[in-house]
Amino acid sequence: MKEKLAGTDWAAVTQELHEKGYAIVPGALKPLECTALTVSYLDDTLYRKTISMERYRFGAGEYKYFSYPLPPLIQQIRETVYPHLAPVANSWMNALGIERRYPPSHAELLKECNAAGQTKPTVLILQYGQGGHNTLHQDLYGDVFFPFQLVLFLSQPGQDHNGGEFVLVEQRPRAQSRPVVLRPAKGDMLIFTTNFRPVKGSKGYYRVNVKHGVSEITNGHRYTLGIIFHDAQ
Ligand SMILES: O=C(O)CCC(=O)C(=O)O
Ligand SMILES: [Fe+2]
Repeated sequence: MKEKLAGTDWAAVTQELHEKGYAIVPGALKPLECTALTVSYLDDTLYRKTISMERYRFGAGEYKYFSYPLPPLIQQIRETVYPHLAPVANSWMNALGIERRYPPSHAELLKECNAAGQTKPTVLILQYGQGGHNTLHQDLYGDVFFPFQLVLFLSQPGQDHNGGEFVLVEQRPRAQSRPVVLRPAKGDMLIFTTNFRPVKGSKGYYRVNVKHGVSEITNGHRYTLGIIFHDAQ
């Protein structure tokens, strides 16, 4: 994972984020790393809370929030990816005329979260079986939020499961919403907008709200690792 992230063309990723609000880093995790994470779903010493998605009407499936300290692989991804995204986040806030600026390191972002009373880890692992899905949502856990998050795909579509596409919906002002459907491979890392992104119009940039979700898993099992950079209240 480390070598893969160090070898990533972050300038190209930055350009894609500006153009589309999301980018895929193919093969960020090795198949064995995906398997180890999937197996660790059952190790309840790693998690602070288990959520049944049906119970909260979030969809169908289950997810678990990790406790601190995070497993080293996950901690490294959070720390390594964040500094590449903070400058993009800052230029977005600038384009939209919002004063908020994000610090250069993830440790400093967590200090800001803690000062606002957000101290619980938000990293989660999700598991869906046949009929599973995730309704459109945004992962905001308090006033402090970082405008990008990651999903690492731990299962292979067409092999481990069918269906279960990753869906982004862009809500444009005074226009109908625009869907984007993605089918990343096992090991891929998706970077996408958590809350809103700037889109250039004739009178400067305007704000487009982005939600994400997962379409129905028609058969098999689908696992994902969600890395959110801000902490929760
Ligand atoms: O399972 C997925 O692809 C989506 C997970 C998700 O909503 C998240 O990580 O925030
Ligand atoms: Fe989410």
